[in-house]
Order: sequence, then C-alpha cells, then structure tokens
Amino acid sequence: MQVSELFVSAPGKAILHGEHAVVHGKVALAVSLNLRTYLRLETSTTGKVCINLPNIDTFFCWDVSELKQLITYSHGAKGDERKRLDPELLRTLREFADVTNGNLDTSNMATLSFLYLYLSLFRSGELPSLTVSVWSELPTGAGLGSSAAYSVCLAAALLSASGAIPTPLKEWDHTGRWCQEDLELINSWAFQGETIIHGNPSGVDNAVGTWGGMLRFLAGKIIPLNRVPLLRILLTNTKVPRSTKVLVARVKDKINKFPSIMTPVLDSVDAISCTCEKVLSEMTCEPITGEHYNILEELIDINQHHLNVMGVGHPTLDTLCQVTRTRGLHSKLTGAGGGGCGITLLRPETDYSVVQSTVQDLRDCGFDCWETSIGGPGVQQHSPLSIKEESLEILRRY
Ligand SMILES: Nc1ncnc2c1ncn2[C@@H]1O[C@H](COP(=O)(O)OP(=O)(O)O)[C@@H](O)[C@H]1O
Ligand SMILES: C[C@@](O)(CCOP(=O)(O)O)CC(=O)O
Ligand SMILES: [Mg+2]
Repeated sequence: MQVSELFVSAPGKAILHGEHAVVHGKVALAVSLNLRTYLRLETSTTGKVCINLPNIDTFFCWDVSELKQLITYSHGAKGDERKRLDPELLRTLREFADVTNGNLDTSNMATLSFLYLYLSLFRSGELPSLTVSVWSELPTGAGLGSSAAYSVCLAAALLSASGAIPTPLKEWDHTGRWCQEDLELINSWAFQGETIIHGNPSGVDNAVGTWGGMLRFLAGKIIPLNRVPLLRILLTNTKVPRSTKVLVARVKDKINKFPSIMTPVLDSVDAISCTCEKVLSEMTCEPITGEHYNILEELIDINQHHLNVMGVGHPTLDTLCQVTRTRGLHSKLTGAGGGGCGITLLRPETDYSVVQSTVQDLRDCGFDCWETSIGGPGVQQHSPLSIKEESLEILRRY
C-alpha cells in the first residue's frame, strides 16, 4: 500500500450535443463543469474496508477476510481486464451484496462499482484495509455525469493506492495531474465503474471526468477541442429523478423496434454535433457574429426535438424550453434526459437583467438554476489545502 491519506477530485460534465446517439457510435461534444466530486482514501490497520457516500446516504464496512474469500471464488479476468467487465467477479459480487441484475438502487450501484474496482485492482496482492469517503457538489442522477465523476475518482484513488500509477502531487503543489498514460489507465477503469452503473455507457462521461475541458467523442476516440470560444451557459435542474440506465435501454428498444425511423434521427444528431463543432471552431478564427449564435441556437432547438423523438423528453424539460424561449433563449436537455438537467445558451450580449429574470422564472417553476463556468480540469490529486473547508470537513468526518 503506497499512501496513508489521498485526496482526488473529478469534474461533472454537460453534453452540448450527441447524448444517446453517442451510445450508438455517433459524435458527441461534451464539456467539463466547475462542479466536482471529491474522494478521500485513508489506509488503516482495522482489517476493514469502509465506504462513506453521504450524498446517497450509504455507509458500509466489510471485513477484509470476508472480501478475500470473494476473490478465491472468482476465476479472474480473462483477456484485457481494463476494457471488459469480468462477469464472474460481477456475479460473485451481486450475490455477496444481494443485488439482482435489474436492480437500479442508487446505493447498490455505487457499492457494487466500488467493490468491483477494489477487488480487481488489489486481487493480485494483499487486500488492504482502507476507508473511502466521497462527497460531490454535483446533483446525483441529474444528467451532469455524477456517476462518471464518482467512477473516475474511485479509479484514480484505488490505482494510486495499489501502486499501479504514481501519486502526481509534488510536495510544494496544491494539485497534481497524472501523465497521459496514467490518465488512459484511470479512464479505462472508470469506464468499468460506469458500466456497472449505466449498463451500456458510451464512455464520453468518464473521458470528460478524466481529461476535463471540451472534447469530441466518437466510438471511444477522444479528441480534445482546444480552439473553442468561451461559452456562457445556464444550467437548470428540473429535479425530476431519472436513471441513465433506464433511459439508455429505452432508446435502444426504440431503435430495435423502428430501425428505419430511428437511424436517420441518430444520423441527424451526428450531423448536428459536427456542424456545432465546425461553427465553434470558426468562432475562434474569425470575428464572432450574431449569425454564429443563430446557428448554435437552431442546432439546440433541432436536437431537443430529436431527443423528444427518441423518447427521453419530459414535461418539465418542455417547460424549461418554453420559459427560456419567451426570454429569447434556447435550451435543450443534457445527459440522459427524462427529467434531470437542461442547458440554455446565453449570447455574449445577453444582458445580466435578462439572465436574472430567466433564472427567477425557472426557480418559480420549482427548478434549480444557475450560470455555470465550463472547462474545469480533469481528474486531479489534491493537497488538503486545495479543498474547500466544508468539503474537507465532510470527507474527514467518517
Ligand atoms: N456522490 C456520489 N456518491 C456515491 N454514488 C454516486 C455519487 N454520484 C453518483 N453516484 C452513483 O451514480 C448513480 C447516478 O448515475 P446516473 O443515473 O448515470 O446519473 P448522472 O447523470 O448523475 O451520472 C447513482 O445512482 C450512484 O450509484
Ligand atoms: C445518455 C448518455 O449519452 C449520457 C448520460 O449522461 P448522464 O449519466 O445522464 O450524466 C449515455 C452515455 O453516453 O453513456
Ligand atoms: Mg451517469
């Protein structure tokens, strides 16, 4: 065991275009948020492994000796264990935690992905006693990638604790970032955590959690978009709970039922992402005009219609679009939809008073609403000094 106390964090994300279509091999454009998930890992000599997940009211402790037996029963991963889940280990863990395959319980999903990563990453040596506490600024299950931020934090912390990757924080620094090769390893294990939570993730969310910034994602290929204009975005949480796993499965059923109808919709979303990328890039090399924003707004409107066609809309999301439309602003859902969050594009000239009135209108609908800054850094190691006092207090409380 390499560390005694370790802090890491990873950002949430907003998908500008391409949610759901990306699961079916189409382009998505996504960007990191300034809201983060923080994890503290502490080694101990108690002979126990404990997780504290206060956001979802989940607290568990197991004896290391009990967990050791689970590895004996498992035959070990075959092939490239970073890329594919080991079905045997997952089955053993489902039995151990009494979680059936169709189970969607928040706490069960988070526990299962922790145990899976812990056992996979330490199975070749001694299983260490440790306590992992996670605290997030992100709303859980609202389309802002909380599951990916959680999985990225788990992967980074457990890989570092196992010695598979170094801890990048220098004595004199407040934050440290891993090298490209280590980030790829973190990302691939985070994808496994996402797979346990989502069922069939595209990998875009864990890629943003790992690398941060804005990126283009296509079939596992990640291209950072460095030349993008500064965008002003309003985030609205309708507070309607939903599960990404259920919504992703719903879209798949629809595609299977109406392939000739849904395939053009997915192709159109792909074209929207590509057009948006082109416009964003033009905006960095020529003077930004009103026409650039007109196109971005139209793309948002068209995509929102497509997402409704896919069956992932919600009456509250329709309300969000109507309310912002009366103020001349354009919105779409972000993430899996079915409730959760939407994004509204603000133009550079959008007056502060218009933003304030829109925020108030949306709050009057019972939604949470705030202007956000985008493009925060990907996964990081922290010194305790670089974590807000309230978050540090929560992480060290257990
Ligand atoms: N802070 C957290 N602590 C523990 N588990 C979390 C946390 N954030 C997210 N999760 C896990 O991720 C799941 C939500 O994932 P998902 O439905 O994909 O929504 P999201 O849009 O937030 O990613 C939760 O049910 C839980 O299992
Ligand atoms: C719907 C999807 O495109 C994004 C899901 O994001 P979230 O879990 O709702 O934050 C699924 C995926 O890409 O894995
Ligand atoms: Mg998710």
